[in-house]
Amino acid sequence: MTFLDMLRDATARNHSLLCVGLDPDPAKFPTHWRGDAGKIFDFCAAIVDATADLVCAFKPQIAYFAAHGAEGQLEKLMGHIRAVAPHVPVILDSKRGDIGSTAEQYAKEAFERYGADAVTLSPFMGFDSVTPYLQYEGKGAFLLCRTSNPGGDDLQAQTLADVPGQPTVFEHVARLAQGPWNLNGQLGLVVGATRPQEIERVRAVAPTLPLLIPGVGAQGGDAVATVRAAQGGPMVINSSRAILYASAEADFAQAARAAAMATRTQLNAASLPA
Ligand SMILES: O=C(O)c1cc(=O)[nH]c(=O)n1[C@@H]1O[C@H](COP(=O)(O)O)[C@@H](O)[C@H]1O
Repeated sequence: MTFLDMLRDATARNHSLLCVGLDPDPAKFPTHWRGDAGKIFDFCAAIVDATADLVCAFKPQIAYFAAHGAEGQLEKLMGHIRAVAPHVPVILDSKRGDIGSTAEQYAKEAFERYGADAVTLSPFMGFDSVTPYLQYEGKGAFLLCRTSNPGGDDLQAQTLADVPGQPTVFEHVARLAQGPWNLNGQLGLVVGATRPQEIERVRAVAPTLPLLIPGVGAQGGDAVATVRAAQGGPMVINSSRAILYASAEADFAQAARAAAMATRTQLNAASLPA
């Protein structure tokens, strides 16, 4: 089953556009585990168990594991997700981008070591930095396009005077991903929920691509405006901290479930015709 098939299936089965981001920060763990990096797997597994029927995807952020030497716990977590939620695709958020020979190693890490269904990539180094990921049949690759952070303006909003139509950098990335770079239909785009008008622009340029949209919840993105802007094609709307740390007490998993449920409801309500 391809990443896109899995995404379609999980979206329909769980009636959800919500992706729960797994960004485990031991400093924010519930009181009994606070500061203990040895509990990264236990914390994430509890979140997965509490939300698996509410999501269309999970997105572990690799830095939150690697920073603590917890890659083994990430491997164990990938196995756990497969066991308890085999129908839910996993997007490994690694934002890689390097020359082809090195990208081959990163692709192997994501798809063979961790068994991810999709990855996030920086397109900054160009097409040959993306192609090694496309060798893995059916796997997804989301290219950073219009990111949620304030510094996203520094490069992505610049105009490319020499490209026909003089698009912005992010429009150009969207155009390449929708067209010539999308050899086998594996590409998607990352666009921040903090910029609904630009999501609309990206959707116009890339009508069929899946959009991974972080920035609702802790970053304050407007969930309703986001869903409306992305409509017409597949979307995966990520929230991490607002769900993971809904409670700092022993009831953190129940609180995460309640927060995920509320966000799913909000997103579904927004996806009704305006
Ligand atoms: O690629 C991403 O997932 C990403 C792109 C982007 O533009 N902005 C962004 O916040 N992210 C990631 O999405 C998650 C957002 O987390 P919260 O702000 O806690 O919901 C983090 O894991 C970020 O690394």
